[in-house]
Amino acid sequence: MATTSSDLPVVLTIAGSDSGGGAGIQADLKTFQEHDVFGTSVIVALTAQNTLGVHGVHEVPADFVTAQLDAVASDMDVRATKTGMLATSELVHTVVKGIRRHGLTNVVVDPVAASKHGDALLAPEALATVRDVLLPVATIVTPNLGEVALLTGVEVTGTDDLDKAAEAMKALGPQWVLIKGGHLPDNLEAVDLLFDGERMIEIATARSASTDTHGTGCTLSSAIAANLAKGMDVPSAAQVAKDYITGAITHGLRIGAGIGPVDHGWPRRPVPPTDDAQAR
Ligand SMILES: Nc1ncnc2c1ncn2[C@@H]1O[C@H](COP(=O)(O)OP(=O)(O)OP(=O)(O)O)[C@@H](O)[C@H]1O
Ligand SMILES: Cc1ncc(COP(=O)(O)O)c(N)n1
Repeated sequence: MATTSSDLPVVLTIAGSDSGGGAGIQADLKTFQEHDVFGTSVIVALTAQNTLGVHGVHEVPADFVTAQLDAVASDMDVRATKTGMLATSELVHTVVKGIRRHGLTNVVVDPVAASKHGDALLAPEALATVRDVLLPVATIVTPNLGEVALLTGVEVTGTDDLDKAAEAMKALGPQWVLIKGGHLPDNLEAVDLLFDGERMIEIATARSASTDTHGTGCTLSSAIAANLAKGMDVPSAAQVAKDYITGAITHGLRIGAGIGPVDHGWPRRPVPPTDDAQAR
């Protein structure tokens, strides 16, 4: 019987570990902490990773993924769940069975396929499992443009294509879709599009020149999960999360020699120098 004696909402991330601390489970738990929710985790795979790339992947056996999920969900009142790197088709099936068995709600799916350096984080044959089995249980799915192309075949080359992408993703069964336009060539704005089958809501912020963008997708989806756990509706959760990720990118941390991590703790730090001065 899941119980809680605190007002602090419990949030769960089911994802891969990033030893470099910028993406994956580590980004998710930092984001939860910054949102004042209680973070819990199910680790699906370990990566040996830093700001230069992914140097190794070690998957967790499916029965131990189930053991972690059952341990958390049988004891705690999980208010929102986020999924990230799920590695293989077997592990996607395992996670969806767990979500269904425990009746988890507010499920935010970040359909992670590859790292910013192009390292595979999902086996190619698992794409169909994500599409057919995971997306139908999603409250909201948050694909980047590469993931949209892999899952739907729709190629987005400009903001005008975002609505076509949102419609194609919605047809796969999630309640809401947030298409992330971070990889668009627009130099002025970072435009995302939220869609529930009726409402198309554009969420845009000024584009930062910072190159510290490792973990942007993980951080955005975790922030949405934290906001849903606090009781926000999906449009509010997405808008507030967008403001958080924009601040985290703009502040940057300049850690490591490659694509640096975003600054999860930015709300506690002074405003950095102008964006142009930040660009490396
Ligand atoms: N340079 C930038 N300035 C401001 N916002 C950005 C920038 N780059 C990305 N974003 C925003 O960050 C969020 C994540 O988008 P992005 O497209 O980078 O996701 P992603 O590729 O899935 O991330 P990841 O590679 O970490 O999984 C979106 O809200 C996007 O608009
Ligand atoms: C464990 C894990 N999960 C997700 C990402 C995606 O993040 P990014 O695309 O910023 O490298 C990653 N690199 N590692």
